Amino acid sequence: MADKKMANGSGNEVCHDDSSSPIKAQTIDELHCLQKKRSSPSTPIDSSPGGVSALSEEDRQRQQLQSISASLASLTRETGPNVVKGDPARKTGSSKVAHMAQHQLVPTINISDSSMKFTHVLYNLSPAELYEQAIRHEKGSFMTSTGALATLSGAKTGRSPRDKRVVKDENTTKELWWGKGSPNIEMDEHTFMINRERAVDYLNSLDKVFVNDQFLNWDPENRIKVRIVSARAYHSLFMHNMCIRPTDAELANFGRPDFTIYNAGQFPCNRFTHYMTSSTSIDMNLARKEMVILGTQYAGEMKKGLFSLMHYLMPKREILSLHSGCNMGKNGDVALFFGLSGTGKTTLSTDHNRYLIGDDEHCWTNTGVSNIEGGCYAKCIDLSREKEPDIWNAIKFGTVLENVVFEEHTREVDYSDNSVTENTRAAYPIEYIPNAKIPCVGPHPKNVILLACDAFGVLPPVSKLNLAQTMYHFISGYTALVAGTEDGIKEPQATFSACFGAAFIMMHPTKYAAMLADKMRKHGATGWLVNTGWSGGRYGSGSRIKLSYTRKIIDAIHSGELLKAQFRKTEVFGLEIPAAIEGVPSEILDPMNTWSDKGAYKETLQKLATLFKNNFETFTNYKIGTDNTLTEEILAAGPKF
Ligand SMILES: Nc1ncnc2c1ncn2[C@@H]1O[C@H](COP(=O)(O)OP(=O)(O)O)[C@@H](O)[C@H]1O
Ligand SMILES: C=C(OP(=O)(O)O)C(=O)O
Ligand SMILES: [Ca+2]
Ligand SMILES: [Mn+2]
Repeated sequence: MADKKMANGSGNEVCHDDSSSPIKAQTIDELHCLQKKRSSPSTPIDSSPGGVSALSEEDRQRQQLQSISASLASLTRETGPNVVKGDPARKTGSSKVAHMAQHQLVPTINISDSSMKFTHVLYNLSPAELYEQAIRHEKGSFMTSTGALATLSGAKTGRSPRDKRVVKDENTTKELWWGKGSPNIEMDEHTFMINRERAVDYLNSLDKVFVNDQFLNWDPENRIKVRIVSARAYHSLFMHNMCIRPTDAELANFGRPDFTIYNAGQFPCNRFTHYMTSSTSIDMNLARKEMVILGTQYAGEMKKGLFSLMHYLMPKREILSLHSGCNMGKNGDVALFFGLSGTGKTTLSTDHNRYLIGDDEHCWTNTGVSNIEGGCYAKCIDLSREKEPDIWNAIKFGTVLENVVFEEHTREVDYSDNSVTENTRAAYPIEYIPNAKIPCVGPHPKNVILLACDAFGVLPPVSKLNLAQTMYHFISGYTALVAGTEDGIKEPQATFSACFGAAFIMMHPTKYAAMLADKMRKHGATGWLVNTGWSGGRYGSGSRIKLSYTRKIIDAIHSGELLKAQFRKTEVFGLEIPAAIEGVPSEILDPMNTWSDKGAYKETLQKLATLFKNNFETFTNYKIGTDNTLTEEILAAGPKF
């Protein structure tokens, strides 16, 4: 080096800034080309154990684009769009671009402008690529101080259950739960096609769309292939985190998806369309194996839409789908955590002393449990490092942070700030939790924990349930919500949601209940009711049970200690409550002790019991499974007063 410098240095020459070895580029563009190593073809040809015929990498890419073009095809023009792979912002050549002739189903006679246009497909991008897309092109997307991608979900910051529609055809008329209490609001096939076309046309009108090909369910025998077509990098990264991520080899052999989501959330539905009662519509067509989203960008719609699909597909295979968290102890003892939104499934299944199988959606087969998802979706309002360290630490590069507020300069998130919404969320891959159990499967559950956040403050912090009581509370699906942050709110809002997830079940609740009873009996699982809500008075006068106490209660359930405790039956609800639990003040175990006004306690207890009774009336005419005695026992397991 030094010699060269000396040899060239003859005084009248320009100064050479050549203190390091020369690079192999003549221009800045060439230099930039050096920066990125080309991805190698994802699968070595012919090594597929699945027996897919040997394809050249080029053929495989072409088939993949054909499949995507077919997914995006208009069903009235009967042609798929011209799809090319890669970022439209990049020059051709720098990214892998595979041109493709028009996807021809019929010869095209009437050429329209739309058929002359190219749609760029950003296929299974990596988190880093999705970050760049989001930050460059999506307003409100920023990197936080810990590396998470903060973004806004737009006008909708929660799900829209009233805008859900399910196609009612000959099959689904018979198979699904319709009518009062059911989440399935009907629409006809034709209207579905109108919304589908609206979504597809919208997506095709864009310069680029994101396509994710991923899996649901860690049980290899019951794995479902899903394709998600969306317009936002936010949605693509969210689903990358929430679904199971295929390996390169699995992706190369992906083939046809079993189910496709068209997420055109930025675009509204047309309110002149039959069945539409707002600008939002989330439409499920089981026969076509498709879901269409219009008028909401809340990413949870996709996650919970797929959950609804699993609530249809799995019971048909005699597999029970569960709206529950799930973890496993060092000795292989599995616990399920059922509960409605905000009751503690994610918080309590994420336990530093146990293996996390999943935080929200599971299946229970003849061999054990499996997680449906590949990620977790944690609430982050008031999140603290001390109380929930594993969730806190999972909020790093790759994690999607929805609707949080952060400091403009440092980008530090203020988790106490609810200015955008109370429902701030973090979506991260399950392996971001240090003791995640991968693959996310486990043996049969030993404990079934029903979580209720009782804002009336009358349910005990924990009670042991017999099978009939477990079924009664499972079918009731109770929680109480505090109506929000508005002032003047005096009454907690009781919510009953069958199977702790009525918004997602597709068949009648008794179908799932019968399966749960059967499995619990067969495998000797114990049921527990845990109140993660109020104590010492209702919302407004009492306070929420300390998370540290709830964790001690859960520890005692897991260890088997609680099963050995002395129990006493409560009035009205007839719940078995323990006399003592290590680490928990004994006086709080009977809620009556914590109320200073005993009259008010009894009145509130009565009131809640009445709400339970009224709610259960819908189910009194149904039989649970084939067992008449169980049905009678369940009916008798409710409150008595
Ligand atoms: N005693 C408690 N038990 C469980 N969660 C609690 C408790 N007290 C406060 N919380 C808070 O309640 C929320 C529970 O939400 P989460 O676990 O995400 O519910 P889910 O997963 O069932 O929707 C968390 O924000 C948690 O910090
Ligand atoms: C994402 C959801 O799940 P959870 O609140 O149960 O975590 C939801 O219900 O929209
Ligand atoms: Ca939920
Ligand atoms: Mn959750």
